Amino acid sequence: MARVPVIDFSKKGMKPGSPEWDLVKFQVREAVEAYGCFEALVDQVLEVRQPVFGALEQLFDLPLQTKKLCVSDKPFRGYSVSSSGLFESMSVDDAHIAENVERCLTTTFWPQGNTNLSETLVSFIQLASELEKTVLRMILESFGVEKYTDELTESTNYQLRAMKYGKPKPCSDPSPGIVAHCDQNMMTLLYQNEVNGLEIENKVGEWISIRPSLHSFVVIIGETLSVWLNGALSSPCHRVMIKENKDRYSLGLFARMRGGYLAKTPKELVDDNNPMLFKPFDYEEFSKFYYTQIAQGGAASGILRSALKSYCTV
Ligand SMILES: O=C(O)CCC(=O)C(=O)O
Ligand SMILES: [Fe+2]
Repeated sequence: MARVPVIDFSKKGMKPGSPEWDLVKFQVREAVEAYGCFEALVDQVLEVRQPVFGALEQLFDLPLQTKKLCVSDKPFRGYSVSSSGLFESMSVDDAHIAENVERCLTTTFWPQGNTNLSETLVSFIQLASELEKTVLRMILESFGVEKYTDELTESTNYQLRAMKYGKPKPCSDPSPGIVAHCDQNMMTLLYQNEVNGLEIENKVGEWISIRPSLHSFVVIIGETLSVWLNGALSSPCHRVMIKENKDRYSLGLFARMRGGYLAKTPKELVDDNNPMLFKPFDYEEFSKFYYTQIAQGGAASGILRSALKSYCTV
């Protein structure tokens, strides 16, 4: 069965410039070139695995009225539940700031606090965001544009999204927990419980089932990175099909450019033979456009796959 590449990030002493780093960097470049996606093995995540999924169960087991207290005025932030009631999510913006996680996911629900839960999620975010920075630096190095790493990293906002896909109703067909889409952000890191369902579309349109091991993050390249690289690398379309008779929990860390930052393809990647394909854009402005299109029923017209590219094509 086809599997996306699995790359080991657990090696000690993997510093930029070391032979270990360069080897992993080479594997990352090959994987993102071929699939826009790979599994990243990070041993340390095993230390938080049980508490992380314990925390997600605790959150989603709360009464609906309580969950609805996790609110926000922006689309896809706060608590949301699908019309079938089977897919639920809770999102926190700027999740690398521990107080935000505490405020949105802990003190809102447990006014007296729930230190175990918030500390678990904060350690998880720490691990995942470190991995994101490492992968980004490797990709930029592989294109010879590593001098932009700090600028991009400093302009990144991390959204944490906790997701629950309830088990399908008896005798129903596999349900698309999330329909096919490409992530429009910079990079997504996913971590799931033992229930599979994530599928990635490869370059010839076949769906590959992702069956991550207990210590793998699934790393997905988003459209923002593809646009920033002047169309190099593509963001893979993916979906979640729920077939098992168990609840699936996943946590996503979505790295994206902050509002007010103009993402612009670096001049090093543009020349007479490679003209600039995309106009500079502000991700927050784009997001407003994107969610408006979705609210107006645009999802059916393919916007879920190529929104950012259509938005900023020259
Ligand atoms: O739950 C998953 O594994 C995938 C979620 C996803 O693709 C998304 O939220 O964009
Ligand atoms: Fe996604």
